[in-house]
Amino acid sequence: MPPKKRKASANVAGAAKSGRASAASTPGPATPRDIDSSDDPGSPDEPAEDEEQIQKAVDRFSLAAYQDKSKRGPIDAASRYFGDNGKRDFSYLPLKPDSKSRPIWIDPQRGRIILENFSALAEQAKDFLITVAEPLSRPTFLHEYSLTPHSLYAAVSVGLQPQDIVNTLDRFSKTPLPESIVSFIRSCASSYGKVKLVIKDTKYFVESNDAEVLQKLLKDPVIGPCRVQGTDTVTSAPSMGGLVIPGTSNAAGVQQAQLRQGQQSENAQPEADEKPQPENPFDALREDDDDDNQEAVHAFEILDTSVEIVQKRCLDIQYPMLEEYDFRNDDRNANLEIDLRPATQIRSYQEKSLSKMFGNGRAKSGIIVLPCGAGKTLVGITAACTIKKGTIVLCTSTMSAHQWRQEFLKWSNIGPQDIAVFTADSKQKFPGNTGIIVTTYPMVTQSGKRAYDSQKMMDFLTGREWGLMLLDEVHVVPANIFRKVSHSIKSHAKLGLTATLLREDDKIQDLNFLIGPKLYEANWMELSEQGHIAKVQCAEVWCPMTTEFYDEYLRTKDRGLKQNLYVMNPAKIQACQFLIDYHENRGDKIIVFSDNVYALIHVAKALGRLFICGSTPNSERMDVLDNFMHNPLVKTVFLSKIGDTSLDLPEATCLIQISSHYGSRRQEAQRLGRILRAKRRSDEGFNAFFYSLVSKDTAEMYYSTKRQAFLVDQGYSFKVITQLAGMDKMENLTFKTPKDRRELLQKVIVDTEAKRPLEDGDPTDDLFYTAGGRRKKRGVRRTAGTLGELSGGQDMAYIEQRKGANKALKKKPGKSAFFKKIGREKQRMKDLATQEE
Ligand SMILES: Nc1ncnc2c1ncn2[C@@H]1O[C@H](COP(=O)(O)OP(=O)(O)OP(=O)(O)O)[C@@H](O)[C@H]1O
Repeated sequence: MPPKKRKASANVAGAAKSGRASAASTPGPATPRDIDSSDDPGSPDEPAEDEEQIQKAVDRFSLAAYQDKSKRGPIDAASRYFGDNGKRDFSYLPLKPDSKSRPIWIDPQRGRIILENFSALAEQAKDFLITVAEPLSRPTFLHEYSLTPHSLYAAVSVGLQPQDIVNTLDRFSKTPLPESIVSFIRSCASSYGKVKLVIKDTKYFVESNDAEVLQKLLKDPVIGPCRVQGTDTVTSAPSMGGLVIPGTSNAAGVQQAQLRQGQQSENAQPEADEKPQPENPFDALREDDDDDNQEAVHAFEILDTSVEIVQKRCLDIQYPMLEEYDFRNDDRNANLEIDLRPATQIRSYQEKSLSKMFGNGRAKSGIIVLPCGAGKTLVGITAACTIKKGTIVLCTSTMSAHQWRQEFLKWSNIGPQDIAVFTADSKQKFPGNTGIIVTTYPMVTQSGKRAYDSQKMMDFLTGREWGLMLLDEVHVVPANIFRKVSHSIKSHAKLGLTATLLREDDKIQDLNFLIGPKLYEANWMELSEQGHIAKVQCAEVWCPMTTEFYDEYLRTKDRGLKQNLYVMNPAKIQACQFLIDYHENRGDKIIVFSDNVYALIHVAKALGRLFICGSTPNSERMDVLDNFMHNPLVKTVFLSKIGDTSLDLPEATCLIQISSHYGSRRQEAQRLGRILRAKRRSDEGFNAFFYSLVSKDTAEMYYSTKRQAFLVDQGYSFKVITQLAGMDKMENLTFKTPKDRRELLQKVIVDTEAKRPLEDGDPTDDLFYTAGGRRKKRGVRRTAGTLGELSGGQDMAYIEQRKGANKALKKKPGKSAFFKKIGREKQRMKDLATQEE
């Protein structure tokens, strides 16, 4: 963070002399007026009193000026403490006179923004920053955001103009806005949002309210020929007026409910002429924006077959196309009878996320990021209730497809016959001319020959136009799957939902353009403070390796054995036993996670608890989970990684992780998500617990730190526990004697050499898969990549691929002649068999 130093205070003092430091020198909390007031030195409509001084300052903090050392502040003895050999020392930036009441610092080189979360204006600044920048880290006092081309693309997509962004940032900033930042925003945002892809009457139109931009596109050698001749139109843009998102305080049903309440309690009755005040300067900007929508809109039609070519070309020439659906003027597609049930009221953050989607009266495609258990399903359902057209929902597993259908029936008034599920076991359609289909990614992206009824169902899905496509858990699905989905199924608007948009393998950028920009990302800590998700105490328990195990760990070169040794460390098993005992006695229900199936089975058996892993039959899984939920005697269940997602156990209040997937931040977050929805979260003083057990002085410590990065950025802090008080006095503690530990060591060595199952060999990621031969033929699998990817060394959490990919990864790029021959031979045998049939 840029430190406040001598030079800065000199500026404040100087300004105070000129009578302009009132905000800085007046005690008491700042108000929004502090920022809006005309004595804002950065505001464009202020008196030009300090212009010269500011200009000088601006000159000094442009990137070029920074590189020109003569214009840079002196590097002093302390500068080297500010990173990169003093390059991150920004104390040369002059502070605005009232900088104390302004909440943000901006790094002129990298576009990083530091927010003082303790500032009186932090709430307003956060609302704005979440729209224009990517949140990187949001712990208690200081938040870090980054301005990126994608974040600016997202900002433009919700209706902000580059000048709005510059002005508002400047208002919040403690220093005048660096020129490098101003030009970055202008250059990124000026072309973004200019071009839209709109479907009208099932025809694709390229639309812009800037005729010059459209001319430029038409002259482009790639885009020009894609235009359908004689289709150019000029219309006026629709206004936001009249659009009400159901379930919000504006929705008619809710207003009536409030009125009824008001009649009962006079205090609760809102003033008839009371006008909602804009929450902050940013809101005021957005309100103004709505007026601008009345401009003329120019458009030309393109062929369906050229959509991707045009999309790609627009991206290449820096005019990414926003997808918008003017659903209120779509008379061609039948309206769906659907609304939220009168009692359903969406929460403020759900409303905020949806207002980003429907900000200008149309449905914008994009991604909404909410923590696990925060109610993404209801956000999707409300979007469907707003658009009221045919909807297709894509989920990661059969179980969640059925859950989605249940949730639709629970929260909305959709007729049960109008919502159907398309999975391997169910191929229903809706009887009317519109409705909802819930399906899974593998069902619609499967290649190869399909069964007759599946093919018929696919023809049904691809042969019609959908109003909305809801994409659940977008982070796990590779870009090529999305490409396939959006090619085969035509939908006007796409809404991606996820809790952890973690994917630094570049595929995240593909999502940005294949689905749309990130429209909203909620703050985990805020939601937990408000009681929407559980408060969690996180701890990392350091378990010293026992002497026998550590000797072997240091001696062996076998990575597999090393891993088994730190996972099966007897001290870790003892810690697990102690924690289970402690929390069971407190009345908690506990999930113990272990990726390592060998450890899962052995530890669960050693501690006499139930377990579920990939090879557990479906009926047994259901039994175990049923007992866990309803049987007071079953307080603990051991789960392999198949329980990371798709698992709704609101009874669980404590998690213990004994082995995990290397440095996977996403797995850590998903696992934490299992207790965020704890039923008891609203109880007074309730806390859920998340323990990660790591063997001290082993590679596991490194992975553990890496895994926690995402949660730490969300504001969680991990306490380190080096000793569990009272553990050594525990009766029946396992592996207490050296003899027991030596025996365990021998067993681990022998089993590792004999290659007993170490990882969960089951290919399914669906906890509720159908056991049997057919399972192998369908579905995506969660599988490992190269070792570097696995270790999280490339910041990759999981790759979700089709089954053959794992083998392919292990192979060298070119397939050897031998394997090619075997492949050909197999194919020949298959063909022969088919002919004989
Ligand atoms: N507005 C609301 N009012 C009441 N309950 C709600 C609301 N929104 C969500 N919930 C409840 O919160 C719980 C979690 O919702 P949901 O399953 O949609 O979470 P999620 O974000 O999809 O979680 P995950 O990422 O773990 O799948 C559900 O029990 C749901 O009924």
